[in-house]
Amino acid sequence: MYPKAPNDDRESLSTLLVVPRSGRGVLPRLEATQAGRAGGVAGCKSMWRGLWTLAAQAARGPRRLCTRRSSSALAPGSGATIFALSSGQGRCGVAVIRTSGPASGQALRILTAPRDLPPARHASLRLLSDPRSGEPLDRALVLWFPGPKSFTGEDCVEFHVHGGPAVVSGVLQALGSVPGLRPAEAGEFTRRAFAHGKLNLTEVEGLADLIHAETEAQRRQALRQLDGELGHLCRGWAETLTKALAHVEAYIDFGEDDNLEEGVLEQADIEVRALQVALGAHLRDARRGQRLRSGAHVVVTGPPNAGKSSLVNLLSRKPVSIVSPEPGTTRDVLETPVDLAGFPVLLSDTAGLREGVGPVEQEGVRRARESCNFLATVVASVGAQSHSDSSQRLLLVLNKSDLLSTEGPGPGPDMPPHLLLSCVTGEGLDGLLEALREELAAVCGDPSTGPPLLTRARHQHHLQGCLDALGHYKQSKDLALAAEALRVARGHLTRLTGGGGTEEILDIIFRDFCVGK
Ligand SMILES: Nc1nc2c(c(=O)[nH]1)N(C=O)[C@@H](CNc1ccc(C(=O)N[C@@H](CCC(=O)O)C(=O)O)cc1)CN2
Repeated sequence: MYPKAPNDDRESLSTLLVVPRSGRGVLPRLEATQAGRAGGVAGCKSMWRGLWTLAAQAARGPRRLCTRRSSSALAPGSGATIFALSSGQGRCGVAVIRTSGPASGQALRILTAPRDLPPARHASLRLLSDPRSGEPLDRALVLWFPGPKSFTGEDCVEFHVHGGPAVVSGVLQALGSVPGLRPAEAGEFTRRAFAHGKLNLTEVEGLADLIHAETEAQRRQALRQLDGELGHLCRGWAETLTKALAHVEAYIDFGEDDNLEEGVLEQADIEVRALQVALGAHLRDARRGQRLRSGAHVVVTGPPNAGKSSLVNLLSRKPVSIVSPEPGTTRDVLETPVDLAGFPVLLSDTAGLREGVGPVEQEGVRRARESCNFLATVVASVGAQSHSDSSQRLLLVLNKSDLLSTEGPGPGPDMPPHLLLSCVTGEGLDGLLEALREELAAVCGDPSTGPPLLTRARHQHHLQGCLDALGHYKQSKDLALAAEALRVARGHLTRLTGGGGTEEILDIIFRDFCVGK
């Protein structure tokens, strides 16, 4: 609908540039807000860290909380039963403390003595006491999940306790005193779920993304991946390759045999070709899923007094920039993280004109100025824009539309597609947000529709590796080499979902998790 911007500089344009940005966490992290909300307790974080250390000490001697992970799927001491506060730090109504491992049932019995284990997977109200002193700690809901029907696949217990720091620390210390229990490391519950086959690697990544999701679009994408869509796709592709490989191997082994059906190799070729097309389509889209994780960059530029700062303030719903009728009020680039129509965006207000706006937009601005010179012309340039990512998209916005009734008629019929906006009355804002949503979906992908996106460079690497190997298959004159190429191709798909030789990847992925997850 909107023209793409060729690389050309011009003056008199206000632009919104939507570009991907590297790094995570466009919006301020929620932890900060929660800590702040917890009554502004000074040193709140250190208080919780202190509780944690106490629990660790109760588990027989202090431990390092951030130990380097071993390179196996399970962390060191994986036979142990782990426990952690899973509901996040800070005072809250209800806190969830959970355990995973063989001593979970015993821990529950000890803390709820003299009661027996409650019925599996049902919430039961129990008095929790410290086993060392008999001191009551809390009246809490407890849940008993005998393995393998649990999140981790092991015996698990959840204590839903009152969320006061003294209750939480009391229960953590009590658990630390139970033989066989130790505090969990970051991501250790999920790591166990992975090790016991409850989640594959793409699902683990989806879970990590879901915990970090700050906008609706990020949440949708993460949930789809956690639900296994990408993993399912890869498994289907791997099965196709297994079939193709079976055909080729059958031909190698029994090629001389008259009973072997004619055309098995042709069948393998057809399957490989279809797979090449599917992989190619996904690879072409690959960056969108990654951009959605890291966020886009919207840059507002334009001539002096076009209302750039007003627009930034309107979009961010807070006074980021100083607004003044005097031209040139904004002297530096001001950046603010915003949730724009569900997409994570870093919004920049710039002092001057932005370079790289093309002749189509310039012509639009010229015509707009000719037909109604009282409107402030803003070209909203929306699109992917990094050094290697040239698809920049633009939105032409005519600001100050509140002057239309008093100052004269609007732009003529030969104006290119544009949006009218008044930053003063807010009129046209919904239309602009919808247009931005469309453009951002083009840049970051729309996780509500279409096939699952590749959300990490790791996915792209393996799909490209698979595609390259399929290229070798096609070129192989020798059937043994062709079969080997298919095995390599399948290996990439297997590793994508976490099969075989992904230990070093696990370390990287689980670093993203917090304790208790
Ligand atoms: N209280 C609580 N809420 C939570 C979690 C949790 O662990 N505890 N979750 C934790 O992340 C998420 C939910 N995810 C979960 C995933 C699987 C199982 C589970 O018990 N799975 C069993 C049984 C499945 C079934 O009954 O259908 C299994 O897979 O065998 C539990 C929670 C979000 N909410």
